[in-house]
Amino acid sequence: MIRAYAVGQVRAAEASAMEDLFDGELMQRAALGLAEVAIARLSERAGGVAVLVGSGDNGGDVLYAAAHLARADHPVEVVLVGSHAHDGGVAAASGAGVSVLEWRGGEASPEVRAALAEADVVLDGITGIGGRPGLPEHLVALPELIGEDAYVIAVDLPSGADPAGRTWSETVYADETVTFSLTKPVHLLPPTEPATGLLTVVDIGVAEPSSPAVERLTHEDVARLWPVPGPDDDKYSRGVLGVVAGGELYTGAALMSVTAAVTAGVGMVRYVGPRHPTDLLRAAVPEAVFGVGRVQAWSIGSGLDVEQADEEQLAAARDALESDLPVLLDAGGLDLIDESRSAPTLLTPHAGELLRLARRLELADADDDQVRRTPVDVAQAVADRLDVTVLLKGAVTVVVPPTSAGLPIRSQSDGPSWLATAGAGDVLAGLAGALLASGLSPLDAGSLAALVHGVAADDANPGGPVRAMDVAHQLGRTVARLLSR
Ligand SMILES: NC(=O)C1=CN([C@@H]2O[C@H](COP(=O)(O)OP(=O)(O)OC[C@H]3O[C@@H](n4cnc5c(N)ncnc54)[C@H](OP(=O)(O)O)[C@@H]3O)[C@@H](O)[C@H]2O)[C@@H](O)CC1
Ligand SMILES: Nc1ncnc2c1ncn2[C@@H]1O[C@H](COP(=O)(O)OP(=O)(O)O)[C@@H](O)[C@H]1O
Repeated sequence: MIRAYAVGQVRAAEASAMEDLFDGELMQRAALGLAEVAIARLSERAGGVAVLVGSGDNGGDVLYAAAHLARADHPVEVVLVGSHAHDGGVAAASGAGVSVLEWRGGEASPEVRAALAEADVVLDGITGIGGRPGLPEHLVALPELIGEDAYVIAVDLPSGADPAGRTWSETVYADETVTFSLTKPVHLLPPTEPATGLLTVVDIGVAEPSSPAVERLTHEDVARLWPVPGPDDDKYSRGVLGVVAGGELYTGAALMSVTAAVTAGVGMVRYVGPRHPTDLLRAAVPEAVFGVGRVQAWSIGSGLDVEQADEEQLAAARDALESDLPVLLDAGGLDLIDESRSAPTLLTPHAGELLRLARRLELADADDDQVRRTPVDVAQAVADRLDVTVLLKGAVTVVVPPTSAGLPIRSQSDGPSWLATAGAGDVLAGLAGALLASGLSPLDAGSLAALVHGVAADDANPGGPVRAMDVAHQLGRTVARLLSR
């Protein structure tokens, strides 16, 4: 498990570590760790370094690192871009022979342009956890001034990114981010993770706080969470999933959800739907049974058009929502909820579906794409309003429990971009539903399903395109591989 801590927790943990250290010791450790990473990356490159320095302690880190690099015989140019700069850091860098340029406003000088265009490695120390989202006006053009082949190392976080990971903004895009002791939400959450690149955590001796704000499951967590049957189990004790998905129009959604649940090893699937998808399923998934009956959880809505759905199928969905059983709502099923339920509930919208739902609940402006700018905030607002867990799908999938649960957000980024293909969400709904039926909480079921779904997509055709049905067929083998680690 990777755990990330909110800015306030990080500051408190750093303050507590500093009580036992001499002044500036943490910054010296950070600078040395950063310099070591930069030197390792420089061993594969020609060697010129440009260092961007902001007003705060992040700028201090990078100035001391610049001094280390200069003493290791790397040509280093520092560019001060903030209203002021860390005095001790500037003195250390100058003392080590580093040339110091300034770009505090307006256009970059020819010297600054040359330093940025010619550098093989760029250290980005403009903002750290004290940064406001966005780059100041004079730095908006900065990313274009950095050479295309340069390796950009962000210090603590890519400058301009919201440290809380909540709001999208213009940022530096890093190939690698070197952070100190603690991972922060900016490194894991959807609007900011893409700017982080490879994440390297350098230990500077700051102890982990007790309750993380954000978590990420790793492959090692699968064996701990996956419901592995024992000798006393039977198909009912393992969990029966009811699937209300597909219709005369979207027959494939039913096939993909049910196939995924069966391949993921659920005890049994009961499918409820009209004639055409039922006939297809009878032929394609002989393990499934049909019609309403006793289940442990429901997966409702993939390929379901509530306006045109079969009446019996819709009645089964509404009964399920009124029951005290765990329910997953996907796609069209999201139209069926407007108040909280007493039982565990997991919603699995993609960005468009989340926006539609948030607007229906009057939690998002009609004419604004709040999901693109603040995806986690919108998911959180829906989770809180309906007292449900919201899994927002995307390249980074985030699973947001209601605030009242007091649980961390989970964020997964396991799938290749090839997974952005029709039907992949239907597979996820069957897989996550199977995990709910086995008794996992919405948070565990959603995050574990997102991990396995992403890994299976890669396993199904490493490095290449993948169709959703192949992901569904791959799930069993991927689970076996992850369990054997
Ligand atoms: N504490 C410790 O012990 C340790 C801390 N460590 C390091 O310190 C970092 C935190 O330092 P910090 O608190 O000084 O914040 P940080 O982000 O460097 O600067 C904030 C200043 O930047 C400015 N600014 C704000 N937004 C901006 C923007 N968008 N674009 C441009 N400028 C912007 C604004 O100043 P302004 O110029 O606007 O007055 C603000 O005052 C942390 O991330 C880690 O790297 C390590 O050494 C390990 C030990
Ligand atoms: N760029 C991407 N990289 C990795 N995974 C992605 C990307 N875009 C989407 N996905 C994943 O693909 C799936 C798409 O689901 P969804 O949009 O509901 O598709 P559908 O409705 O066609 O089944 C989700 O699991 C999502 O997380």
